[in-house]
Amino acid sequence: MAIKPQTQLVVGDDGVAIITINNPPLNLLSFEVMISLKSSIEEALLCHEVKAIVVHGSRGKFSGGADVTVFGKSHMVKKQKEIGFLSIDLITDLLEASRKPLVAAIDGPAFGGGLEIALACHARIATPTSQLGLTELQYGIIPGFGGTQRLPRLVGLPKALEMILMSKRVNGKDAFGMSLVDDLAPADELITSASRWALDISHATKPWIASLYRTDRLQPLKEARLILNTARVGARKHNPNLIHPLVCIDVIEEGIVSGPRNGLWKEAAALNELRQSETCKSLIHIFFARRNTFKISGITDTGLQPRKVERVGVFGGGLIATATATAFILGNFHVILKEDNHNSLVAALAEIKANLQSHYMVKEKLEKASSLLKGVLDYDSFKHVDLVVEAVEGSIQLKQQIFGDLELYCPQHCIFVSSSPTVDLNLIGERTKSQFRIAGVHFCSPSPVLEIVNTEWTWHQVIVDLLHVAKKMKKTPILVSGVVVNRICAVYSQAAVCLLAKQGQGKHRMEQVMEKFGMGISPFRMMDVVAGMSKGSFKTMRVSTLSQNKQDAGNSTCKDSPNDFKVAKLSEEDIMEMILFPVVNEACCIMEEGRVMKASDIDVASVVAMGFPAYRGGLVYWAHTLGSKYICSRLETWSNQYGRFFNPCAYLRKNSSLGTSLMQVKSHL
Ligand SMILES: C/C=C/C(=O)SCCNC(=O)CCNC(=O)[C@H](O)C(C)(C)COP(=O)(O)OP(=O)(O)OC[C@H]1O[C@@H](n2cnc3c(N)ncnc32)[C@H](O)[C@@H]1OP(=O)(O)O
Repeated sequence: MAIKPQTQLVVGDDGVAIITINNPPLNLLSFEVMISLKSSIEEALLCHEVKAIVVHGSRGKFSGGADVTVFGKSHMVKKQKEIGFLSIDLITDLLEASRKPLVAAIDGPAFGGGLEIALACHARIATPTSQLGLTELQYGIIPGFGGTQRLPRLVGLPKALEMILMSKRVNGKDAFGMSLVDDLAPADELITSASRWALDISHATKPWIASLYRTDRLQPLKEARLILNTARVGARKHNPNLIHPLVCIDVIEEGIVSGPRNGLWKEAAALNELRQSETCKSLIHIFFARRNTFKISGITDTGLQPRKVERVGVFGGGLIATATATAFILGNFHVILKEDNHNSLVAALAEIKANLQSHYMVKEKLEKASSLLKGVLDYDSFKHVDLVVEAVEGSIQLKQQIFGDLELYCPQHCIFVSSSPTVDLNLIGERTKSQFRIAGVHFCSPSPVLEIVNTEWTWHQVIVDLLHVAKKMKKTPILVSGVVVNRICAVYSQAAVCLLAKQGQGKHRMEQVMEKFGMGISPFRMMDVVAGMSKGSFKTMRVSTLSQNKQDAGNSTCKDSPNDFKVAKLSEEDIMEMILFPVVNEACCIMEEGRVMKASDIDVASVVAMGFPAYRGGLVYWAHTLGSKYICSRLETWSNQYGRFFNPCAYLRKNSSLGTSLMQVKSHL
């Protein structure tokens, strides 16, 4: 079967060859695309009519960069020679050294390898809204198509380091401001402008610049070394467990000290090694896991399209209600907040305005945000809402009454949602005929996780709508049944509290150990967060029986166990495992109960809500790399020594004895 060419070459009457990268939707750079690009450039170079070349991406997208699914497993860059081929033979010796000028016409994304192709062209023209960035470090690798050498030479060392080390994305307008691109053009004039620029280079009316050999924007060696050393200190401080930022700085330095070609070789070798690292695999796992929270098998793949949700009713004026209203306003939804009496309504509206003010908006933005809010005492305005969030404290009877009222006053299409983690959603709608449009949402503040709670009745359309709402609010949605995020966060704290047998250095040491492991939030700080999430009390959380047992068992262990242990005597590894393995165990209970669709959803939740290091792939992925046998045996030992808190659940035991993967979940959703 013939392979479809993934770049197209068209030669215009003006003598400019337009090469289009065509690998929709994002024009990712697979090995085949690179080979096709090479042959298109070679063809253009051989063609006598061609005076200059413009490279761009089809459908307004330059290129999303290399296809990261191939790292670590593909034939693509299996051997160092092959990386050298891509970076040196193709990008440098063919593209940049071409005897006809090449100009990149950038619209949409130009990330990673995509931007690196553009950097090797002799000029770059971009649309103001295009997005540019060398984002490789977010996958545990470094720019591998010459970006470590060319970006510093184009924008200077400090800006290049900032962009590369932080995987920072800039728009075309800002890229122009920092001389990363040579000119701006609107999308519909992009190719014409780039063609004109390319011809101007060929006529020597614009400079012909090979960025690899520029030196005018590089700092003198002594100053450069100082900047690089400062960057090293910062990288060690921010991510002491990661080596790839340091490798990247070394590679940049090599180019400055020994010349860019040596830099390119060092870059190629480093990429080859880093792409096979656990860090790279874990970060790529999280990259896709985050995207997959929006994909729910049997729901989002059925052709259902999200309906418009623009007006949101919030029922209640307490802490959760005002926080919910604020979150919706920040997501640009119209919010109608209903309270029972005038004074409570005034207080709630003032609280929301204060919340908005705390987001440090400029005056106009604050005024616009405030204009999205309306307070009411009756249901009149609810006849126009698309979604209502019930956020009142009260008995199940009160909530049943509210949902009954909502059914009377709201339009047929309106979705009814409860934000209470403690309430049975099936009971709430028991007296209505609207069970199909009832769901739950838990804002796991301060994290951006939004739990969407399914019931056995909830329509798939409602889930699709709520996922879209989450996207608009820039939240990370996790479809659950019951409570998930709060449970894993709570056990993280409980485990540390259990380990805190004695006051004093124990707590501090545990915090240090967890920080060293890479946790973004200390287990003790997490206690406040969990209290906030479950609004004040651990006890009001609806947790699994097992988890409740653990809480009891854990408490008794802390207080009463004759086998009480001293934190100071434990090794750092013991402390880390004794805090995190119970959390893994809780995740296993959650999976056993079928409360999530995918193990990777817990990975995302752990990274986003618990501060679990993304470079370890998230909680379950990390556990999977350690192996359930090891985790289970450790928990069993501690369970015998210290009590039931550490008792491994049936799911973990089963995985341990069968040697099956922790990543497989049988969901009941
Ligand atoms: C040596 C060189 C190294 C490199 O080049 S490393 C890679 C550097 N590239 C990046 O960091 C870009 C990462 N991607 C993104 O940030 C976003 O995407 C975009 C902003 C480019 C586009 O966003 P949106 O239009 O919302 O599309 P979407 O839903 O994110 O992506 C569409 C499909 O493309 C997959 N995808 C995106 N980027 C990559 C990639 N770099 N490698 C492999 N797949 C990728 C997604 O997962 C998804 O897939 P599905 O449709 O199945 O959900």
